[in-house]
Amino acid sequence: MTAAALDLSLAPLVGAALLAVAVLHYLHYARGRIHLPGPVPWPVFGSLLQLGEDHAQTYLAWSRKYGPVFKVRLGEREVVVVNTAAASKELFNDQGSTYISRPLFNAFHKVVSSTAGFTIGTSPWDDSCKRKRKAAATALNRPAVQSYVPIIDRETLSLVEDVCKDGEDGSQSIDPYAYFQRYALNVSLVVNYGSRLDQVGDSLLKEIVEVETQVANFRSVSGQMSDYVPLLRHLPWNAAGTASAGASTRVRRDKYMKLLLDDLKARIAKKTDIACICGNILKDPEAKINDAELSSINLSMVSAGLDTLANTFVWSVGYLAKHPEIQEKALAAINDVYHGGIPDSLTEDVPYITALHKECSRFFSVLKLSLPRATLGDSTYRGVHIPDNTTVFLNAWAIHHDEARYNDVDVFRPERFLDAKEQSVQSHYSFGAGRRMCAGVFLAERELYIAFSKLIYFFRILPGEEDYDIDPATACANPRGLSSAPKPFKVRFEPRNLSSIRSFLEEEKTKAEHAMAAGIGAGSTAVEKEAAAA
Ligand code: HEM
Repeated sequence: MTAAALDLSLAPLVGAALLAVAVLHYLHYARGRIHLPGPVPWPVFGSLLQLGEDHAQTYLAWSRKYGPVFKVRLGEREVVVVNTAAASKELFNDQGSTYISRPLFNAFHKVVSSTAGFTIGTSPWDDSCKRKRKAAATALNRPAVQSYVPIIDRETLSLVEDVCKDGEDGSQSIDPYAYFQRYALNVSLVVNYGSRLDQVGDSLLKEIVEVETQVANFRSVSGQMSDYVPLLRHLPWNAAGTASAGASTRVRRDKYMKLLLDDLKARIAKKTDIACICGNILKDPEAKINDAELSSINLSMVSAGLDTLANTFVWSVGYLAKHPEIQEKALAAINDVYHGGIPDSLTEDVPYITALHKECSRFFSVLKLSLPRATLGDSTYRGVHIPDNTTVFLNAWAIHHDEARYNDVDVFRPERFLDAKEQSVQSHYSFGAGRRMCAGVFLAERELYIAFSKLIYFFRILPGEEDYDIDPATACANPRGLSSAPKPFKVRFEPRNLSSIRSFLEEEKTKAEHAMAAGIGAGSTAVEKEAAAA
């Protein structure tokens, strides 16, 4: 027999051996480290190609098949997805010290963040992250936020003034997005840097919003297939695309972060600065926060509340415009407490407005998959071992559709949060859960409360000329983005009483000057103490 004939006769054997290796490799891959139920993965891609456009909605459908906690394989990564309030409590609260870290992803951590570092919300848990989180959480705790109310009032003044002016006293419909972006960004900028951007069309404001939206796309756990399939990173067009888009986003971001910091340092040198979180750390010789940690706190303050708050507002305003009956209930509730007067910002004493912003957060769930977590150490769920360094998604969208928790999940009903039973349980999961829950929750809720109460008190919000869809299940403009936004639409802010708006604006302008001159109060001392203690 010739060598060639021998080779040929061995070919089926070699083929069978290769096939056996491939099958064994696939079985090992499909079984993985975590033995929870879940969809059968495809080779290489796992379940990535079955997830559709809106991953959170697909996970909700899968949770009905595989149970409240299931495993999904995304390329090389196994992910545990948590879909009910009860399961969230079992893992994120009862085993809080294990469900405390954040996973690393290629596009965001290696490409976009290589210079300025990670935000707090994307930092794995270690001593440095602990210091950053403590400093931010202290600067954003309840008493600190109470001292920021004049700053929120200052932005509410601009909000009321500009929707009135640009909407020509309610005769013109406007796209509400930019107004809420400025509101959210300015509160964070004043609290952190003691400076604000005045105009809705301000070029720096536009730049920050545009770049932060791009960063959010890199951060999204549903956006970058190459985060899960390393092979894709090496395809020339993909590698070049991610590297150049990531680098340009990073360069643009570094530029305005430096500008904001340099501007504050210049004001400190001239002694014209006002009290603010970053200034207090810079001026404190005892501060235990190093430059990299300060950069991380600054990044978090600029980005964390921007898309999340603006998107919650825009969805809600679009919904309220189509539901005048909810606006009238809210106004009646305000009038019950203030007898026709302007609602106060210093106290949150209209329970219906609190219930309204909670229902908006639940119903629209802007961070549908929250921010991803990683486990620090081994844990178990119902006897199934979940190993160290497992990526975990909290599916807030699914929890908000958990009938065992909310009953009539598809109905927008603020009243559900007025129920006395509600006071003893976590209202909703839009701010996450457990030990890495949103550090800005008190500030965000205060911003929601103040803006809703003032807007509803001063205006009738009406839909624009063109009809629009505002159902969060179908109207999302960016289902693969980090924070879901509705497709653009317009509304009208029709003044209920123009002269009362004018006298409010006049009075608030005087107060606003004092607020800006004072800077932040309790938060600043809190941060100083924290930095010293850390
Ligand atoms: C409606 C507005 C907001 C929403 C829906 C929101 C939502 C979230 C969520 C879901 C997380 C992750 C929580 C988890 O893993 O369990 C988070 C983290 C965080 N948020 Fe917010 N957030 C909002 C506003 C803000 C604001 C205004 C700030 C501060 C200015 C802020 C600061 C942070 C920080 C620092 C983290 C990281 C916490 C950590 O990783 O330890 N957030 N936020």
